[in-house]
Amino acid sequence: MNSFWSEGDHDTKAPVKITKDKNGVDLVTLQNQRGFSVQVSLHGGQVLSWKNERGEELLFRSSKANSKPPAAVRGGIPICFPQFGNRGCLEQHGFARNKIWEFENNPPLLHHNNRNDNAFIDLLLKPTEEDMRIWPHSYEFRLRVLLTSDGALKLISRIRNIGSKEFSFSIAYHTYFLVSDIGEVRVEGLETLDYLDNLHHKQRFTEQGDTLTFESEVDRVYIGSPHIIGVFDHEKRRTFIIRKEGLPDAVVWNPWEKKAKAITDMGDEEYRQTICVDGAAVEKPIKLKPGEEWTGRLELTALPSI
Ligand SMILES: O=P(O)(O)OC[C@H]1O[C@@H](O)[C@H](O)[C@@H](O)[C@@H]1O
Repeated sequence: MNSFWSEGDHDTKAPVKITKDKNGVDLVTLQNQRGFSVQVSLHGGQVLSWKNERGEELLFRSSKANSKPPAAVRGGIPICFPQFGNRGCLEQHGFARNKIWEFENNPPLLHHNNRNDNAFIDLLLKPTEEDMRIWPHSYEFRLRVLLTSDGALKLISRIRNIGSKEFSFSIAYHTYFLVSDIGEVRVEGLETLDYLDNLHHKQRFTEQGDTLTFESEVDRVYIGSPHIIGVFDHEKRRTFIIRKEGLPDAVVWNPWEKKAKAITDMGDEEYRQTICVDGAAVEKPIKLKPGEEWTGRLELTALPSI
């Protein structure tokens, strides 16, 4: 179990701990020398926690979250694949978040350019025969979850078509940022973009404001968003920077009061503590011919702001 890690400096191997949750599912904790940590579950390949050097949690997780498979945990970063939302005939957000992933000891070489990346885990999802009946495509979904020495969290997905016919998929890293209060948050980088509004039958609108603030339910897919998006939490004096590659869209979601009350695994007032901003490929599903592989990268950084 200790051969997943470390590249670069072998003398400063990052601590990695594998434990089991109360349902017997493996939980991996990555830690860096500065004390940042990330927790990933094999259930859904879902990041459940990301903490800074002071041990402060950066991701929201509902007090009512149900961690019993197959339901995905309400919070952290569930992965929506191969479908986003109800845009297809599969279950909401696809099945990947409900599956038990495996560890992968020796994944195909993955190049990334930051030599300071020092703790990571490689996970793999492959379809079972039963899965093939629901979505009849042969694929390998490799996920690397990586904590850099600076405390950034990286998620690198590689999806390969190992079958004999083309397929297409959508994907989103459904990131629940933990915020002081939704009224104190603004999102920058989406201004002037077109978005598909899930609250208006997925109709297309154009963002008018200079910056995005929140006063009611929001459920949008921003199309062709920039590679960098900022989530500013004025009260906490914290800024999340989202960097993405291969993920042209950005989903923004907050259920607000009425919908939060209807969500059984979310507290009535908890909508105030989170904003979902997801690096995603939704508007134009990604097509993979036999033998082709797609890579998508998400990098999250949390910085103190003035
Ligand atoms: O409750 P779920 O399946 O995790 O989905 C939460 C929300 O996820 C968002 O991304 C969707 O746009 C919303 O429509 C949906 O309600």
